[in-house]
Amino acid sequence: MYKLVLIRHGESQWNLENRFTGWHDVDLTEAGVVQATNAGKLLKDAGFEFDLAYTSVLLRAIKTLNIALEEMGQHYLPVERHWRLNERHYGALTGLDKAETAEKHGEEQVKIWRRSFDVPPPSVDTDSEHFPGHDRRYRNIDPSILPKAESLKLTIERVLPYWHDVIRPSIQDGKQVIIAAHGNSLRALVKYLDGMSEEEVLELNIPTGVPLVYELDENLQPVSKSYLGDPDEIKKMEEAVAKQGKSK
Ligand SMILES: O=C(O)[C@@H](CO)OP(=O)(O)O
Repeated sequence: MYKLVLIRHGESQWNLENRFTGWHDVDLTEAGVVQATNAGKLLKDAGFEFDLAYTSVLLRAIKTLNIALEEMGQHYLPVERHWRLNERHYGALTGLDKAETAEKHGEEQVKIWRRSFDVPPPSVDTDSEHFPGHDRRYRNIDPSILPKAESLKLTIERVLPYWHDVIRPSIQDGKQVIIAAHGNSLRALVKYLDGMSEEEVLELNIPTGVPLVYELDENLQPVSKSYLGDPDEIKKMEEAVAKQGKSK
């Protein structure tokens, strides 16, 4: 039996402002730092001793991981950061207010953009500031595979190779792993691990800064899954994420 911990970053500045974020690199809020610290406490109290950590190349996930590991006294662990764990790229919606976008285009359209399986948001052009090809951290990646907008389906297609090639072998090698990532890159992984249908994943909303613990059998099939923390509080947080796409 293996254990795997997934954690979405703590609240970010653009979560607080209710703006589509995607690959835009925002920091945690003070509340986000508190969430990351609490996640570290919960993981420590549950007795987790990690060998290896994976995260994206975005500050909010890297910082959440660092804060949680420091809280656990495990700040010395090897960390691999990879763009394939980044948030789903929100294309031309990046930076827009979610509620204002719902007022303008309707809540149904915003739900399709946020949660449908295979409808990507409108794309950015390569001359947009939100096209990753202008960012030094992606300089070694073939620009033709850098996203201009991603649906969940496209996000799954770029997250899963990293899971299969890198993370999965390390778990099967006996390493205790934690992955700190993002709402939609984690929805991609959870859909895959749980074998969720396209309809089921539509209603999956992952709260910020709450550790999600999987027990996996030898074939990495989930045996159990549970969040650490107060179930009522977590339910409220999931509902709040779902509501972000409602008009005011
Ligand atoms: O804006 C984003 O990048 C994501 C996560 O914060 O939002 P949503 O939940 O709307 O997909």
